[in-house]
Amino acid sequence: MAKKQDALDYHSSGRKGKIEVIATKPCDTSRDLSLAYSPGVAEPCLAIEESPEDAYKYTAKGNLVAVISNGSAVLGLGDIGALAGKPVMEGKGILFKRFADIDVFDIELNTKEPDEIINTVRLLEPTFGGINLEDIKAPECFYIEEKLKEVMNIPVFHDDQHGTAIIANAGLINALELIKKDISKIKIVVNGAGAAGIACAQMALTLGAKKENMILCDSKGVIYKGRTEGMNDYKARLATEMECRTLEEAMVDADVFFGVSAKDAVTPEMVASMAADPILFAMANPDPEILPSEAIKVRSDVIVGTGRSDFPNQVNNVLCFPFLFRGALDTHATAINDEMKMAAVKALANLAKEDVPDSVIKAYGNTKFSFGRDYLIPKPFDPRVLLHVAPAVAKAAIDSGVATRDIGDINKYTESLEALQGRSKEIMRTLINKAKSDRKRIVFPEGDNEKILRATQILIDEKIAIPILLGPEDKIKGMIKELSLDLHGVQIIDTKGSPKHHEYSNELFRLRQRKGVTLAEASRTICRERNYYGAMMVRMGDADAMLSGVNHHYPETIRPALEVIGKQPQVKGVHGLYMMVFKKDVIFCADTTVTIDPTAEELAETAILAANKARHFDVEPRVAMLSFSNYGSALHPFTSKVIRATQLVKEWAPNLVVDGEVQANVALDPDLTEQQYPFSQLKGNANVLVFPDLNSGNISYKLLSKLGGAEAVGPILMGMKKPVHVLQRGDEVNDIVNMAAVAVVDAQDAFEKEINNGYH
Ligand SMILES: NC(=O)C1=CN([C@@H]2O[C@H](COP(=O)(O)OP(=O)(O)OC[C@H]3O[C@@H](n4cnc5c(N)ncnc54)[C@H](OP(=O)(O)O)[C@@H]3O)[C@@H](O)[C@H]2O)C=CC1
Ligand SMILES: CC(=O)C(=O)O
Ligand SMILES: [Mg+2]
Repeated sequence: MAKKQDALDYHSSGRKGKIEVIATKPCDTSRDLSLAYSPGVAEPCLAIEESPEDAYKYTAKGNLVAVISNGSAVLGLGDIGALAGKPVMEGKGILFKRFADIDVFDIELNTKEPDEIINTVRLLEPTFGGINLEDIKAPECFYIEEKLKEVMNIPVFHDDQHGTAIIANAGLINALELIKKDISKIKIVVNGAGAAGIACAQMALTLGAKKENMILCDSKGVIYKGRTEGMNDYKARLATEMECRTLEEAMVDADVFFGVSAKDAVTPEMVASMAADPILFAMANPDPEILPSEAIKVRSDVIVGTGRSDFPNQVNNVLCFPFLFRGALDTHATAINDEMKMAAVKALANLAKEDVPDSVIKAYGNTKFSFGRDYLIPKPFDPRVLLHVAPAVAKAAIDSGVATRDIGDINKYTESLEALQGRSKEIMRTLINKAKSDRKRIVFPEGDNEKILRATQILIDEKIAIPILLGPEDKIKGMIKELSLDLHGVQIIDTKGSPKHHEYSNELFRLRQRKGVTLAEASRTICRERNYYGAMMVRMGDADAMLSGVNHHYPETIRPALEVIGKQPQVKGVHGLYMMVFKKDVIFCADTTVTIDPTAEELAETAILAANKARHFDVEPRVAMLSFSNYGSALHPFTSKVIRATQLVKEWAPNLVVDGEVQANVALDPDLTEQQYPFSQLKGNANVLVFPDLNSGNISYKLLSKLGGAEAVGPILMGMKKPVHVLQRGDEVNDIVNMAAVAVVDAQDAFEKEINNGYH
């Protein structure tokens, strides 16, 4: 739990507060100045005057949301005023940015007058792509939102109403599914009849709950027909005809409790009086209506959620507004309507049932999540939330007619969102799409490994590869069941007792008989060592590629592959490549894993093979032959080797952009290259770095990964006769899926070569 001083220090350290404005264009030269400002800036001004839609093209409007509050209902802290609410509004800004790359100006308005708020906000339309109203108390919030929706032509969304309702109801749908209760038959108590309470109740009704089974309470108790004290039209519409008058009475036999009221509003006795398997979402912030530990003490069957991140089931609108606005902004929607809200509910509810990626497990301190009582809705740090919710919302905006911009194919749109999450997603998507275009069979010798099984599920669901699992069938089937995976139809081969045993043993004996291997030994190896069996499957054409290594040391995987499959006859050796993915750039590093002290010929071969691999990723290679010297500046046997290798590459691949020997900083610095080495083929923008030996290659890629923040994809083995790739012991499910895509594309390439060379 965050301590008071920690929270204060977090906000006051460094630049004060949580947000800053960053320029998106260079403004370093007088030319930049003349474009950014007078005279150049007049051009986009005139273009927008002529065609207002061009504001989305030439300004930040399309990605800019105003978070607007008057501080009248800040979290559960109440009416603390506009200024005191600013940290929360900056907080919303940080979440918009972090989760959906949306820019926010937070605007705190010093007024309690609804019409003043309406008049101020409506004038902001030219600046923003959307309006997020926040922490404005009921009932004024209803009037303000309704009026603004009428007069504004951009989305207006009161987060505390609809964001909260979307999450609470996504959680409700899933909780009811778990305990097999029918929404039309359940008794729901909503405590808090303000912004959040009214909206949560209304959405539950839309989803099928019955008004006669619902009780709404506020600070005065049950809202019943005929009550006069503290009433308004919104409360009156949901007033109950039941006899109960207090929250305590209302809670008896309730199936569901939605708390959007205040700290400690619920007692353990109230929870104890609820129906079987009670659903209790105590969503008041920062302190819930009752702590989960107190509720569980009196009811072991309770399904509990809070608004906080430090308990299971964070039922909080953070899981909605960034993603919902992403879809609305991208379609230039004129409003956020009920269809879009419902699309978000369904997308969130469905996503919770999918396997959770390792990156999420890591982000939450290695806690494992699977659909159930403690994991009803996805986690905000789950990168898939953006990819599921924003496209669903965008599609609903298009289908319901409020979109004014065509985003084209929805799958392509989802891919563009992936790109927004980082270059690695974008570049891997290229490869995955290639893999999907012609799936290949990949054998996984470690078929009884949990990560391999989870990766297998993705490979099947996304149609990236046709996995084959090696290992004891009963064990693997048991694991599949335990992990709630659906791997129906996947081929599982138990190497002990396989019908291919005889054939593979004889082939291994034939290959290794002059290396001291007897037939009996070959037979034992095929039976017991799955890496040999897998490699043999690839050799004999029973699989197209092999992927192994999560449970093994590197040599244990590579040795069988080299003995059974071997290197391509025309190459000098096998080489290892890593793709290092930075936020904006991708760099290929070779050789990083295989040849300790390559000859000039081997180095030249590494360069050419690495350049070919870069093309697989749709990257046009520019190869730098690295050394500690620039174009002859330091003569030494080490640099001479690289000079010779560079000559060989130029001879063997005359069309390849390559140069060296060159230092790493020069290879990557256009200015330095232009000033000092204008003759170089490289213009300081190398993207394939060939290291002179394994020392420098291996050390460098690890430094780039640890200190440079690059994501490392690899090792990608180059020069094998058929595709085999080695997984790392710490690889996550996502890494395995990525390497499987690499292997499939490799297999496609190998298959093409075989046809071209008449290899069979
Ligand atoms: N987890 C989440 O995502 C979200 C949580 N919330 C939480 O919900 C709460 C309300 O927010 P919001 O709807 O925006 O605020 P509003 O001011 O619009 O509404 C507050 C409502 O709560 C009622 N209330 C206050 N104290 C009690 C109490 N002890 N017992 C019963 N009802 C009470 C008020 O009653 P009356 O009408 O009589 O004054 C009013 O109806 C806050 O704690 C907030 O943090 C809000 C949005 C999102
Ligand atoms: C989460 C939120 O918006 C609130 O508590 O007000
Ligand atoms: Mg709020």
